[in-house]
Amino acid sequence: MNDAIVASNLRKRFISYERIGFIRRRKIVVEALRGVSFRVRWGEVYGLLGPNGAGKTTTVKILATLLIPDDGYAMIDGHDVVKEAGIVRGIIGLVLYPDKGFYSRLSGYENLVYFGRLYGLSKSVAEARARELMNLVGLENAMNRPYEEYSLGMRARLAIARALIHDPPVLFLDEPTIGLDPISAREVRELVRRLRKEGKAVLFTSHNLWEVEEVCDRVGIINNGRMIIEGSPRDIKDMLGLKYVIEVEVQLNGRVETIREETTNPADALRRVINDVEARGLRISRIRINEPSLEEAFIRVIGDENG
Ligand SMILES: Nc1ncnc2c1ncn2[C@@H]1O[C@H](COP(=O)(O)OP(=O)(O)OP(=O)(O)O)[C@@H](O)[C@H]1O
Repeated sequence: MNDAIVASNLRKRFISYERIGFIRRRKIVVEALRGVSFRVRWGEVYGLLGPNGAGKTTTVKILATLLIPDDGYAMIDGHDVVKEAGIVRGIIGLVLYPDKGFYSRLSGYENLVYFGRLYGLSKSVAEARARELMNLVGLENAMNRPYEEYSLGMRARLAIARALIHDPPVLFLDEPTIGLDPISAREVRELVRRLRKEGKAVLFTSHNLWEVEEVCDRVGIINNGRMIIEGSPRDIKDMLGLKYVIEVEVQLNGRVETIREETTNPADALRRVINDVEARGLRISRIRINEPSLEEAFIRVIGDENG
């Protein structure tokens, strides 16, 4: 079985012009991608992380056939994104930020029917699918309101609904929860989990590392167009040797005392602390284990690279 997404040594350079005076401009070359590789399996949510300008959106655009790489290749379900762009477009759904392309006077529902027709669905199938998706993303009460009246959160949900209109097995979500309130963002995360359960592959970008940790099975951190580290959030923390903090509160002469230990192996450390405490005949009132966050891993990786 093919992997859902394969990116192999992708390179992309942009030529841009910088103003150096009132009229004069200087040509600059931006190395957006300098050889990015990764794979996403079916039923997996993969988080692509990196600081501003790292190359995340450029990668997503190449995978979604919107940009052609200068070098390297990418495959979606075994189809080359350049040579078989037409096939690839049929099997992917894309949410890009900021979202474009909706018709402001049409209702959310009418917009979805329109896009369904563009994907070749018959009128009745497109209408049924639009209704189903409006329900799925929680817009059933705003079906017939014009898009221009939609709030940011409603627009973000409609963008996800549009990406799902042809039921694609592969989804690219570029910052799908940006600007959403916590409840809407949680609904989007739940939707992503549901899609994973259906066996779809989801490539997810977000600057909210807590959210990435919640929803992604594996993450890749890119910086200056290069993949720096890849793995499950747990693996990445282990690779970087980030420490867990164990705090055990004990009762000592009517007072509360906290024993604190930093460790890369919380299970062993906790067992040792509990054995010590029990050997001293003390009573434990509370145990707390603080896991290092993906944010700490990110700062460590990017700080080391850029600092
Ligand atoms: N059309 C373009 N012309 C010139 N430079 C570009 C173009 N598109 C992207 N770049 C540059 O390529 C680099 C990578 O940009 P990209 O949008 O992929 O970053 P990103 O990781 O998605 O950043 P962000 O988190 O800010 O969205 C940046 O230096 C950006 O300025």
